[in-house]
Amino acid sequence: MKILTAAQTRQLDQATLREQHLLSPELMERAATAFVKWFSSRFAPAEAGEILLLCGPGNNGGDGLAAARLLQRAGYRLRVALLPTEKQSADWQHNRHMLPNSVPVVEIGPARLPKIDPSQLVIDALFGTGLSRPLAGLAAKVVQHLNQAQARVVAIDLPSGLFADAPQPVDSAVVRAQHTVSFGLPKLAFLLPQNAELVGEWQVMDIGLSANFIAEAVTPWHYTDAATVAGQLPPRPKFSHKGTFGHALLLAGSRGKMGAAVLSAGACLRSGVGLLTAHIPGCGYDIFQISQPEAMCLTDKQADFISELPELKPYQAVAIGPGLGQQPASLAVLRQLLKAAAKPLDKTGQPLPLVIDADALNLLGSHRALLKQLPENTVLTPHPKEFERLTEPARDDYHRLELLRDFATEHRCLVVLKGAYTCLATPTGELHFNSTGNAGMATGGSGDVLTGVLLALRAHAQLPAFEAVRLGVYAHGRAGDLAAALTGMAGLVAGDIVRHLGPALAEV
Ligand SMILES: NC(=O)C1=CN([C@@H]2O[C@H](COP(=O)(O)OP(=O)(O)OC[C@H]3O[C@@H](n4cnc5c(N)ncnc54)[C@H](O)[C@@H]3O)[C@@H](O)[C@H]2O)[C@@H](O)CC1
Ligand SMILES: Nc1ncnc2c1ncn2[C@@H]1O[C@H](COP(=O)(O)OP(=O)(O)O)[C@@H](O)[C@H]1O
Ligand SMILES: [K+]
Repeated sequence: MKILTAAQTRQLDQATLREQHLLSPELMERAATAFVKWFSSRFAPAEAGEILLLCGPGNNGGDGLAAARLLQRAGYRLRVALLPTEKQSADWQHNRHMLPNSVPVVEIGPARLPKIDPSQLVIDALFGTGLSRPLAGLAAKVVQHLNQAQARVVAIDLPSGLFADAPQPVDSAVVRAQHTVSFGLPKLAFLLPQNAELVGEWQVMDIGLSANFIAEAVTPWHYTDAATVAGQLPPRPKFSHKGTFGHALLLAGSRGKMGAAVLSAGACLRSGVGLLTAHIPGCGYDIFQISQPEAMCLTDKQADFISELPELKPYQAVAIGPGLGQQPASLAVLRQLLKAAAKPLDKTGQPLPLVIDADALNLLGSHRALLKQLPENTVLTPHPKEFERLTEPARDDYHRLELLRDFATEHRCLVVLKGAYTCLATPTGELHFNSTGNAGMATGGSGDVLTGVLLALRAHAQLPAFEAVRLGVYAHGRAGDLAAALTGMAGLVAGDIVRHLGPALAEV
């Protein structure tokens, strides 16, 4: 699924009108109908009480007026408060005329702010994607008044004052919504942590916007959902054998952090790899062999950390990092690995696929000259703090996306910036946000599990690098969702994600 800018969203609306021979009030009616469908599935008329609908001067306000009419017809009680302006949009005026007189309408003024109870449900239809500058004057005052009231707020399309695709100045007035009901495609703003308190829980409703326009629109932003990854995992042929699905090598673990190696290995095995060998420090031998009998195990001459790189010839992909520690000897192993992987090992001429995580990322961050040696399509899986060590502190989430894009294009690698909407950046500068996963996965070891999944999929001969990583990130989050459905979020541990990888991959 694509994510478009506010300007492209307006063009999409126009393209839809042309292509489907619609009048613009008809499209607005679709949007209002979709909104009311969502609203009535969440709040029964009795529960909603008297709704306050705040209405701006443009088409977002027009959506609000159309929704007011439909809500009243469905048995809701409501009053409408209009933000005064010199000029309202044509569709706004159409829907103002269509609103029955039985719906009370008042005009807001500097001394006439609507009364809002904390228990009240408020629908925010002040501004949507047409916002051209931060809110000021009366509009800002209304938003501050609403936020202070601490009422329950449902925003139409966007919380008013929020830009769909760009940051706004700190301290600008933006509605804090508990729910945002948007149309067509998700907005970039919904996916960034800094907007979480403003957007609340969000939902995108289908209003039949032009599929042709969307298909042709050029954008760096994408959203990976079930449809994106459907059918991407190649079927296992009847006569396949363990050599068919690749032999993966995992370099992980140190004294006190053998669990990271165990979790990564378990995830790799549960993600369809043919064979897995783990190279671990001597102290981990019993722990590893007992907990992962399906994996083979090489032990380092050092008891507590990794200091040797095994011969790489047998392997189709290598992961390094989970629980590694940052010993100078482990840094030397990372150096050797980058050098060896860059030389094509077989006749395809492709470098050996690498997945770099956790302490191996921290070592790269403190020895940045090594970044120049990353083989093309190397997968890096930093969380935001690890990413900062590789680059620089970001001013805000939008700046972090810029840094991410620049990093992936400069180093020609696939960077998985982990978070609630994990963002995969590609060497060509695309950003793919993941839709699966939940806050139960904010628990030690979840990232180690992801490394194992990506290792298995990078060892798979039939999966190109980008598709493998996008699929792995999706399946990891989906496994977390399946696990949380059983354990609840608080009770979820990383091992539960491993146990649900099978069903998650079977789904796609
Ligand atoms: N165009 C269409 O056909 C459709 C539009 N839809 C709705 O239309 C919305 C977009 O409508 P518009 O493009 O009219 O934009 P908005 O309604 O978001 O806002 C534009 C209006 O606000 C004014 N404005 C912008 N920034 C302001 C600021 N900082 N302070 C004060 N006034 C400001 C503009 O001058 C204009 O009058 C979407 O968010 C969505 O809710 C939906 O009805 C779907 C169909
Ligand atoms: N709130 C959340 N919603 C969705 N996924 C999450 C959330 N918090 C964490 N995750 C996922 O869990 C994993 C955590 O990785 P990481 O921070 O490296 O943890 P660790 O180092 O403990 O293994 C990432 O894949 C991340 O996307
Ligand atoms: K709004």
